[in-house]
Amino acid sequence: MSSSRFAKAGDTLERLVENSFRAIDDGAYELKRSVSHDAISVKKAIFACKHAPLITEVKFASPSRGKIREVGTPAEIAIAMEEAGATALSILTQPYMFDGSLGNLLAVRKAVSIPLLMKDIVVSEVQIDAAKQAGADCVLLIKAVFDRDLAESGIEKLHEYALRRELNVLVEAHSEREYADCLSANYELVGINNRNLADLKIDMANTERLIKKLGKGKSVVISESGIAKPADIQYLRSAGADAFLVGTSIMETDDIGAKVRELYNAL
Ligand SMILES: O=C(O)c1ccccc1NCC(=O)[C@H](O)[C@H](O)COP(=O)(O)O
Repeated sequence: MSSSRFAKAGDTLERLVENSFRAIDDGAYELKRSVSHDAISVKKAIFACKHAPLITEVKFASPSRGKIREVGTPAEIAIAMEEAGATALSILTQPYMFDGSLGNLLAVRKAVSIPLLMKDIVVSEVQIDAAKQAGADCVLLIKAVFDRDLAESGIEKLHEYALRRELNVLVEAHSEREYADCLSANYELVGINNRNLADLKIDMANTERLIKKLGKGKSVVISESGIAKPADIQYLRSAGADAFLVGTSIMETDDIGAKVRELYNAL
């Protein structure tokens, strides 16, 4: 895409959405290879976990931190995470600002057998098709993207499309309004992001506030972002979170396996 989709420069979310459309236009989701993989239930994997259910993230860079890690291939890191007890993995596939790729997802799929979340700013069916082709089990839909009408179609259309492709869907909320809508829609997997995507600030009490006010309905609730130590996991579990999505604090350590084990044994 040669010019901005948005009238002004836009905030972080608009820039992320812009990058997704750019990646689609650049052919980043056109895979030459594909894998045949029957999606595993993320919900079942979470409830089968004996300690802290962790979705650990393979994330080499981010808008909030810049470059996070230089060492290790995605497959090596994923194997260390799986061996240390991770319930599922989140693989960044957004090429701009996160240094991710579909190639990373494909490489990890061949290396591990636990469920994989394609972590991207999904705005189009094209990305969902690519997730399936690359062996993902789950895709992410960020509620704010759809509430602000930034995607190619509405959330229900993309949610249905992903379910028809036999993928799990994690719907991410940050505000009370977004979370309330997720509960009303009865989404199976709901993420509460502790990071505000408008200013990138972390507030871990967001998970506690939303669950205390609105409960969890029938959803499995995953607390996301800013989690760094066992006490964070213990606090978020006491607040009601069923599982925990952790990226930066693991990716920035020398010993990935030791860090995942430390968090896994928090419960
Ligand atoms: O991580 C960022 O800076 C970021 C900025 C804008 C949109 C999304 C972003 N991250 C995606 C995530 O949801 C996190 O990678 C995930 O929750 C893990 O967070 P953390 O443990 O804080 O790396």
